[in-house]
Amino acid sequence: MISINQLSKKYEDAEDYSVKNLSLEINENEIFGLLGPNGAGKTTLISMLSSLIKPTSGSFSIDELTFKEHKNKLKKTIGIVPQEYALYPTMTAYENLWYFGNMYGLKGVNLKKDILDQLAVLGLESFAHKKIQTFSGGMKRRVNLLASILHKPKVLFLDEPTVGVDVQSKNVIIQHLQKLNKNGTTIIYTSHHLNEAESFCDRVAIIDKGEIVIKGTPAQLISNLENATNLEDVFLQLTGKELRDHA
Ligand SMILES: Nc1ncnc2c1ncn2[C@@H]1O[C@H](COP(=O)(O)OP(=O)(O)OP(=O)(O)O)[C@@H](O)[C@H]1O
Repeated sequence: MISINQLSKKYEDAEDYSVKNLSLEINENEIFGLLGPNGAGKTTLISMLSSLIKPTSGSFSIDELTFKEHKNKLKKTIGIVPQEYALYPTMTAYENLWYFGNMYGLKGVNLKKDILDQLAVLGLESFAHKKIQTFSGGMKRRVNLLASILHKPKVLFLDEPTVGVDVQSKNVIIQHLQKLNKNGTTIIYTSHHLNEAESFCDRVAIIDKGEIVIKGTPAQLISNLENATNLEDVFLQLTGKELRDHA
């Protein structure tokens, strides 16, 4: 489904590569987790795969399509849930979703019905016509997710979709993603929540300094390392305990 071949990114003003010669295959209908310390290169990788930034070298295809040759088709194939909220604060949830739906060519009564149905599924029915600036972090994250899936993408990229949200919102988001996956959506997500990733992902890759350190099912990774009882143990053993602050 997603084939990544020797992909690298070096930002213009940077000394080092943020992603280095990374190769990876992600299967159709998989939930794949990209895990790693701060600055490991997760956002950079997802941003390249969703065509937000250009790779320095290497290539990748999604559903056998490349951005070079099939830009418009690929834009409809994928959905992107960015780490920062991509919402207009002074517009209502409904107006935001209407705007994003229009961007994907959706309109009319079908879009209206879909927006209201989806808001209801994510527990936001009574907030449809309230301004985003009045929403809590968890409510914004739910609308942020909806904005990226109205066009029913086959592949969904999510950059820390549950960061900074309350437990209830996190639960609703994860359940909704599981439902989308059951209905055929391939999911690639980054997270710092290792417990969440352990139960949510079919496979994960731990990335550090732009390279894959290890990949496999959470159960494989845990059983292959001595003294590891969960994914956090694996993560700390492989990436170390020093802090990874970066500006
Ligand atoms: N626009 C940019 N220009 C220069 N360097 C950048 C830029 N964006 C990211 N970097 C650098 O690239 C490296 C990887 O950053 P990236 O944001 O991809 O990591 P990450 O794994 O997503 O981190 P986090 O978990 O903190 O979000 C870091 O060293 C970061 O400082």
